This record gives sequence, structure tokens and C-alpha cells, in this order.
Amino acid sequence: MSIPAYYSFGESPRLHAGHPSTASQPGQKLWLKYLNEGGANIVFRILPISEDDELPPHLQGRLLRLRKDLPHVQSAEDQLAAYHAHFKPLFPRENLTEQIEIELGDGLASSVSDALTQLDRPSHRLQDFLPAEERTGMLVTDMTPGPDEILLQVKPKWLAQSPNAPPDARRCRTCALRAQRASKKIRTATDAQESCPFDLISNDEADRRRAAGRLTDHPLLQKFLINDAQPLLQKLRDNQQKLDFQGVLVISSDTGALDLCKAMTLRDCTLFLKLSGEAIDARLADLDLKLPEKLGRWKKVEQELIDHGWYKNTEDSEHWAKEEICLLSRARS
Ligand SMILES: O=P(O)(O)O[C@@H]1[C@@H](OP(=O)(O)O)[C@H](OP(=O)(O)O)[C@H](O)[C@H](OP(=O)(O)O)[C@H]1OP(=O)(O)O
Ligand SMILES: Nc1ncnc2c1ncn2[C@@H]1O[C@H](COP(=O)(O)OP(=O)(O)OP(=O)(O)O)[C@@H](O)[C@H]1O
Repeated sequence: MSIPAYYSFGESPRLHAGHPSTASQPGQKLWLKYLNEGGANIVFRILPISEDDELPPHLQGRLLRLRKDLPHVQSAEDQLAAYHAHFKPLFPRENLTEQIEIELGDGLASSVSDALTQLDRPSHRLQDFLPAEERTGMLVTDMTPGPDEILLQVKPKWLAQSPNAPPDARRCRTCALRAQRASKKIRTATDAQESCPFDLISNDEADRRRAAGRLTDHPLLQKFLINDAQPLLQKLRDNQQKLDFQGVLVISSDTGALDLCKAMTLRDCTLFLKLSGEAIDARLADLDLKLPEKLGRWKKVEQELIDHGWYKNTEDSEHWAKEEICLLSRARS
């Protein structure tokens, strides 16, 4: 199902629910088509009204990302400000999915929310809608693959060890959490990758090859991860380390919480790799600043990993399984 909208570019780009036509500012009709959603945002394709039409240049190659009306989700203005202040300066422009503000006219958010009730959405997200009075949306670089393209979506996760992990750990933070979750029969999409972040960024090419092989079967994408992606992954790791060198257990809510939140964002962002012919476009996404309200949860997770032996692979015998994935276990065997 496509949702009608109108685009105008007066003082700033704007999407409207109805025709905004004035003599000086005609609107161009287009369609918004639901693409996907996560816990915090809903993403739409922007399409011309017919195949013979073109989108305005400002909308070409972009998706519309609208935040949900949920208490833990920041306003679009705050998300955009944090992205520009904290994350955009850290990485080359060509390695980021752009985030650009777009104004939403009267009624646009409500008309999108109405349309959402008619769509086939994940069952656990059916109660999520947009704030009725929402005035700001985001245009983001469209990484969806065309007919002859392939998209790989990976979360690099914690590329350096947690500063609070024991020195003789046999698991990195990502592998320790995967093992703990497996003991509770929980397996997230990241867990299903069964890949160790330390392999992905290892100095030893054989380790990087192992990680890449777990993330994709495609030889060109594997080769890219093993070689060309390394400077970007190293930058990601270095910033994760720089922004959290003490560890979550040492941080109190007023000392260093902002840097920790930035580090946690970089530990949970997504890397899109889009293969077109032999070229690969590599961009980080989901750089939405995490909020210090999660500090308590992060501390609890860390303490449990330490106290119950998940880092050292000395978890209780009922759940014990020899660690087979983490680079740290191979290095110590
Ligand atoms: O705790 P982690 O490392 O498992 O990360 C969570 C992610 O799990 P993952 O390991 O990628 O399967 C988790 O991903 P999924 O929802 O499992 O896909 C979320 O990204 C979560 O962040 P938020 O609560 O949505 O802000 C993430 O929580 P944060 O720790 O980043 O707050
Ligand atoms: N720039 C993009 N190009 C292509 N697809 C995208 C893009 N951004 C988001 N998507 C798709 O939309 C989905 C949801 O988007 P997004 O990750 O932004 O939601 P979210 O609510 O912020 O996620 P989370 O649950 O991690 O907070 C993504 O998993 C991806 O499939």
C-alpha cells in the first residue's frame, strides 16, 4: 500500500499530506511506501507517482525515516543534532548513511499513522505509530539493493574487549553475551551471525577470513570485509575504545555518561555493504545516540557476565559449553 504525500521546497524541504499548492510553491505528488521498521523508527521508500516521473533531486536515493511515538525514543531534532555533533565528524562522509532533516506539514504524520493500520507489519509492533503532531522527519541514504545488487547488513558490535572484563577472559564481550543468551535459549540476529568481532578486525588474515565467511557467502563481500573494510572497522574500534576506556561499571550517571552512550552507540551500529557489479558501497547506519537511562541495564549485563563466568568460559556446569567461536578462546587453547 502506498501513502500519498506532496513535496515542496520553499524555505526548506517539506512533505505535506495534502496538496500545498500556492502560485509560488507548487507541490509535487509522490508515494511513501512502507519498507521496514525497528524498535524506534519506521522507514519508507519515496516513489514518483508513475514510472515516467522523476523524484525531485533532493529526494533521489533517499528514504524517509520517521521516529515512533514511544517514551524511550528521542525527538527527530535531538536525534539529528546528536548525529551531527557526535558521529558525523568521526567517519568519512562516504562511509555514513546521511541523515538530513525534512519538515512534515500539517496532518502528514497522522495520515501516515492511519495508513499504518492497513499494512502488514510485525505483530509485536502493531501498536507503534508516529507522534500525531510530528513536524520533523529524516531523509537517509537509501541502501536498499536494486535488481542486480546485493545488500549485506552486519553489526560489527564490540570490536575491543570490555574494559571491565577479566584479564584472562576466554570470550570477548559479544561472544560472552551470546553464550549467556544461548543458555537461556535466546538467539538474536547478531548471535545468529556466530562471528567473533575480534576475528573480523584481527591482524591475522586467516582470522578475518573466518569472520567474513560467517557473515556472507559472497566472495566479493568477503574480500571487502577482509581488506577494504578494515580502515573503517579500525576507526570504529578506536572510537569505541576512546569513548569508553574505563568500562560501564566505573561510570556514574554524571561522569562520562555521554561518552559511554556514544561508545555504546558505536558498539550497536549497523554496517551496510551494497554490492553493485564489482563496486561496494560501505556505510554505517543506526547511529542514534543511546540514552543514559540504559546505564543501569548495561551495568547489570556486565556484572552478570563477570560474576557468572561468561567471560572466562567458567559458567556453571549445567550451561557450560566449550567456547568454539571467540578468537580469545582459540588464542588461549
Ligand atoms: O546488549 P547488546 O550488545 O546485545 O545489544 C542490543 C542489541 O542486541 P544484539 O546483540 O545486536 O543482538 C539489540 O538488537 P536486537 O534488538 O536484538 O536486534 C538492540 O540493538 C539493543 O539496543 P536498543 O535496546 O534497541 O537500543 C542493544 O542493546 P544495547 O546494549 O546496545 O543497549
Ligand atoms: N538507510 C537504509 N537503507 C536501507 N534500508 C534501511 C535503511 N535504514 C533502515 N533500513 C531498513 O529499515 C529497518 C529499520 O530501520 P532502523 O534500523 O533505522 O530502525 P530502528 O527502529 O532505528 O532500529 P532499532 O530497533 O535497532 O532501534 C532496518 O533494519 C533496515 O532493514
